[in-house]
Amino acid sequence: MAVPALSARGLRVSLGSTEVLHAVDLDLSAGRWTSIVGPNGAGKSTLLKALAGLLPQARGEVRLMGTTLNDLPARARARRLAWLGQNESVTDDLPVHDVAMLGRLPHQAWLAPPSAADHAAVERALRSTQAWDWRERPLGQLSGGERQRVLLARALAVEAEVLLMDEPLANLDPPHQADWLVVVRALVARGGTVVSVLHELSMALQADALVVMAQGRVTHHGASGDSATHAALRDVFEHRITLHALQGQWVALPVTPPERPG
Ligand SMILES: Nc1ncnc2c1ncn2[C@@H]1O[C@H](COP(=O)(O)OP(=O)(O)OP(=O)(O)O)[C@@H](O)[C@H]1O
Repeated sequence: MAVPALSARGLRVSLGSTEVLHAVDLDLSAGRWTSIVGPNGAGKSTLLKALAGLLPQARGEVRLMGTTLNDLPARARARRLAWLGQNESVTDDLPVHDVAMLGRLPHQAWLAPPSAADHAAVERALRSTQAWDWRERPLGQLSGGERQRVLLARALAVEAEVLLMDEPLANLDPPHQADWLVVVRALVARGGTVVSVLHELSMALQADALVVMAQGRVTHHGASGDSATHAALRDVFEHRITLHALQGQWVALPVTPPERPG
């Protein structure tokens, strides 16, 4: 079997005195887009952060292409694994171009100016999220959705083999959600691995595979079109969703509770 892009064994995380991720075992194939889904508080963001090596308190093992994450020097890890988190804090005064250039830091020698390759990667990334025209504007002057597209560009500029994104569609309007899909599919077509936490189930269902979570555990991992995956989804959402095939893709709709008599 091919080496998974990311794998976890016995991955546990405690926040405060509470264990919120309980011994997760997971293999995420390379060259695929996987979405992590589940109800609020299921542990999705915690799992993604632990897979990115961002939680020092995590116990268990994470491997990136077969190498234990903790054995990789920080810069090598940052070149191979890119991260787009929720509510990222970046100095608002920084121009958009410089924000995207932060994604190239793991490629640059200490105090060296950006190379031609760095500039080319930043331009590619900003153009792919339609943020190039704002390159001289300070980040703080952008709307929420525009800012999100710049932060996506920063993550893309890393040109890492694995890209982890927590709620990447936050604030994006439908056309830019569709553009995000195009970017993700292009990455995967080139052999990249994408893992996203998505609340919007209809978008998540467009991934190749879904990791379904509830109460700090993975309850199912399977192809997004499989009936077993759909059953797992309905279960974790307590049968408060229905799934429908529409124009070749799956769509999830919330079910309103029946009205109480009297
Ligand atoms: N600092 C903390 N101390 C204690 N518990 C925490 C802390 N941060 C998060 N938690 C708890 O950990 C659990 C998992 O949180 P996490 O953010 O991973 O869930 P999630 O599935 O991403 O949720 P959501 O869909 O609401 O974003 C939640 O029950 C949350 O209340």
